[in-house]
Amino acid sequence: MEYALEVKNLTKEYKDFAVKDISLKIPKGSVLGLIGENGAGKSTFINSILNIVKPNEGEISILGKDLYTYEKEIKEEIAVIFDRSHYNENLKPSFVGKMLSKIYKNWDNDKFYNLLKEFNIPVDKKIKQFSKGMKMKFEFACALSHSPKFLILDESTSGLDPVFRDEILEILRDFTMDEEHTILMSSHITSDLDKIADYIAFIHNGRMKFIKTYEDIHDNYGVISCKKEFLDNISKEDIVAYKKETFGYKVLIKNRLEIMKVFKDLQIENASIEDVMLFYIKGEKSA
Ligand SMILES: Nc1ncnc2c1ncn2[C@@H]1O[C@H](COP(=O)(O)OP(=O)(O)OP(=O)(O)O)[C@@H](O)[C@H]1O
Repeated sequence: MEYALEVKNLTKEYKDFAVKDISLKIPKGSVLGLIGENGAGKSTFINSILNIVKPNEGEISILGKDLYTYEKEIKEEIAVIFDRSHYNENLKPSFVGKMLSKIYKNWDNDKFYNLLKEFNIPVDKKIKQFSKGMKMKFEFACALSHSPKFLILDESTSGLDPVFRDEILEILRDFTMDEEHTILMSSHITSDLDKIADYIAFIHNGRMKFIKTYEDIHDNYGVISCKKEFLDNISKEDIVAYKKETFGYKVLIKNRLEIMKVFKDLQIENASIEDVMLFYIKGEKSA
């Protein structure tokens, strides 16, 4: 299998916080959603793989090339969108387009103008006069116009309304239609990841809590509401975590199919990414 990103034992230590020993691989052509609460270390991880931050340890390879040896070539092939504008806001899209055409070998001016049209972005208006959503759409137009193979998004859809986000998700889906285009996307809006992610990586307190296929989460995890007596009957290995509620317990279970075989009438809800994240962070674990 070929990978867009391979990270081995990445560690970045700050005075009061560390991202520790993170390893992950993203197969080409897939979407990896990076989740974790505020301050978990997602941006530190993303900044490390972009060489914005220097890790203390670790190996990073992007599109099959070592980051530190081939940084310039790699940066031609990737695009990054943060939750803020990259460009001087006194500039107009027409000028930014000219500037980027000189920076990127693969710049496609027709694609750029088509995307601006599709997103209703005025070509000759200063970026500072755009709404937040327009600014983000402009970022996407710039990012996609140099035909990157690997798109890295750090909370870049979080400020957008549901209609804009849906349009962007559609664009991202098209982007990964072939096996050559890959996305790493950190987002607090886990319902967006439910729509497009193939893999979910969960960072908690600077550690990788898990990396799983979306299919695994969808097929094997579930949420049940039950009384204490029922909770005691479920095998401890199948309980990921539970929360006490006013009238009983909510339990995140794995091995859903096995549990359904034993408790035939049991109602098990699908677990969303948000459920999984909240139970792992806030739930209690059986002893
Ligand atoms: N340059 C820095 N110097 C010292 N500490 C830093 C620096 N950058 C980040 N940190 C610390 O690293 C921790 C993780 O921050 P990071 O931005 O990676 O988290 P995050 O998961 O992206 O959070 P959020 O979802 O809120 O954006 C925080 O405690 C932050 O204060």
